[in-house]
Amino acid sequence: MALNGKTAVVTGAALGIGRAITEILVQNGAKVALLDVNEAEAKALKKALDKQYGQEKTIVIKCDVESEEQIKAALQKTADTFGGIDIVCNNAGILNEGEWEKTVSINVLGVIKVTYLALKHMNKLTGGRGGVMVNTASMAGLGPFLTCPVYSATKHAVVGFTRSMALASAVSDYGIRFNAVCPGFVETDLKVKFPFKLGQFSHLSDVGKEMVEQMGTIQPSVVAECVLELVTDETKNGDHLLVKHNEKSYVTFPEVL
Ligand SMILES: NC(=O)C1=CN([C@@H]2O[C@H](COP(=O)(O)OP(=O)(O)OC[C@H]3O[C@@H](n4cnc5c(N)ncnc54)[C@H](O)[C@@H]3O)[C@@H](O)[C@H]2O)C=CC1
Ligand SMILES: CCCCCC(=O)/C=C/C=C\C=C\C=C\[C@@H](O)[C@@H](O)CCCC(=O)O
Repeated sequence: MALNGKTAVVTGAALGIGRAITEILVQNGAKVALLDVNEAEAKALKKALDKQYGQEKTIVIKCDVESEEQIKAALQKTADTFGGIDIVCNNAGILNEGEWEKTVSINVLGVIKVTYLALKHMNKLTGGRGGVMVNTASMAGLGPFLTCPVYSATKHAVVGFTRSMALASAVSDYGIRFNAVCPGFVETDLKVKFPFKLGQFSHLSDVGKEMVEQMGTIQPSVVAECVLELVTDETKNGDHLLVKHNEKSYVTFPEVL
């Protein structure tokens, strides 16, 4: 998929991995709707992108992925502004074991809500142009993350949802591919806040630190390059790209069904 003339929606676009995804999509010719609760940082990113690529390439829409109403309005504004939606990056997410219900609400329900509402715009069976959705899961969605059980559960949910949607879409001829990126430890605010977000597992903070020291960290731009690959490679559907400190590989899942 060439990105020129394509429209992307990125949730959690203002900072971290979402910022890097936004930047690489604009750099490669896409128009991007930046959805985030942090409107100020999203506007700051737009200001920087405007200087380099022109102000018509991006819009900022304040949107909390916990709110179906805000998602619906943001997707409609995107479609009205750019003429349709081709790409969705479900990236918004938090890590907070102390507020684990909120973590589930954003990381799981938010991904489902955005996916199902975006389907209405993208599904070829309902007048859409088809396209691709890339979800930001995690290495914690492929195995245990002992310091953050609920966060790991949310990312396992994203993996299962992505794989299932990929099959459902293919069989239903929606014309939409579904993939996920599964990073290890990435240098973002989420990582910095980690020691203060462990709730009842705060006693395991040093274990997390040791894991990072053993595994190393990744720059957001490296994750964004993987997302670009999952967006543009039209052979990828139901694929999960695992991104470690110095390597990336496609996940092979056991055949169970
Ligand atoms: N930082 C890491 O080590 C890793 C992060 N991830 C995932 O990457 C995604 C992005 O995380 P980071 O860039 O690290 O975090 P971050 O905290 O740097 O950025 C998250 C962005 O999402 C926005 N956001 C938070 N809640 C939101 C909501 N309810 N609605 C809309 N926007 C919201 C924030 O305002 C922020 O701009 C998350 O899904 C996270 O789980 C996956 C693997 C590793
Ligand atoms: C194997 C599970 C990988 C899970 C990757 C993921 O989805 C989320 C990771 C979140 C952050 C973990 C960060 C741990 C950081 C520690 O090193 C902490 O002590 C960092 C303190 C602040 C800093 O960044 O220096």
